[in-house]
Amino acid sequence: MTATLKAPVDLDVSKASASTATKETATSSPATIEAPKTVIEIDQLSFSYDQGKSNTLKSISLDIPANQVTAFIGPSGCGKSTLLRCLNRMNDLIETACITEGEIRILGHDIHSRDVDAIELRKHVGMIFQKYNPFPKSIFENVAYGLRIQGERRKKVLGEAVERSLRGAALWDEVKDRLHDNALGLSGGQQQRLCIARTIAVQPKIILMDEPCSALDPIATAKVEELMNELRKEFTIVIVTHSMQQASRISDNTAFFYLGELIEYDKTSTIFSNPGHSQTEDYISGRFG
Ligand SMILES: Nc1ncnc2c1ncn2[C@@H]1O[C@H](COP(=O)(O)OP(=O)(O)OP(=O)(O)O)[C@@H](O)[C@H]1O
Repeated sequence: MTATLKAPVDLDVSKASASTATKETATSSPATIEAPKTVIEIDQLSFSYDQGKSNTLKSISLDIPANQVTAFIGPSGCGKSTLLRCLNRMNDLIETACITEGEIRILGHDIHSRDVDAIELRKHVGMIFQKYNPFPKSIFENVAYGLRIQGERRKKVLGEAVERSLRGAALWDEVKDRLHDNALGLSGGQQQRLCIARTIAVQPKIILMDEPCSALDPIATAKVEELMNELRKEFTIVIVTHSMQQASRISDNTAFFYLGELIEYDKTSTIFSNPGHSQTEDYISGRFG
């Protein structure tokens, strides 16, 4: 029997530990707002695609705070998507892939511990892909899908959840009169927002986004970026992006990777105005990519 994520992994953000980054913030302004909490702790993580013969990720450590957008940037092949996919154990699907060192904790739980089921984990850690991938079903059924899988049958509950999720994905006004039309008839940008609605319908805590705008035009991109700004109030977002402009517009924190190593992790404003490493500076200024 497969054990599930213990005590629905008690994904109560308020119980998580204060992050390193936010401890600093709290020190500089002690009497103001409550410090954000760490939701994801990546601790000395090394990862291999070839049964440990070589490491694609090398001893990565970083804490990702709640209700913020954290961007992973770096040149092609540096391991951004690999790390993102480690966070909901998508790499488990690759037979020869393995963690060779370290661990990932989500709200204090080691996600590779025996009592954590990957399917259950992915309910809490949703994912949006570069290529939007709605099912060839109605708009309504796309959004209701995850809840139906979880056994929800009540029409009223499903209807309310679909409306709430479509509103959350800033799509309701555009589709409310055609909920039973095929989702594949929507524009690319609408399909991507539908995928976001489908993800948030099951109320994850974390949303991973792997270049969510790279297949979208500038107007659709702007809508998704605007949406991320809203979503961060409720969710913790981790995004992989190739676009420096996008990272600087939408993220609170940025991690720069190079050849499988984390070179620098800081507030986005610092990374883009005063990076601590010459490699970061060279990358963001376009000297290599
Ligand atoms: N399924 C896989 N099997 C084996 N190697 C892989 C697999 N996926 C990625 N890799 C390799 O791992 C390294 C990191 O790839 P990854 O896709 O994580 O990089 P990335 O920084 O996201 O790149 P990009 O920006 O081009 O998407 C690359 O050398 C890539 O070829």
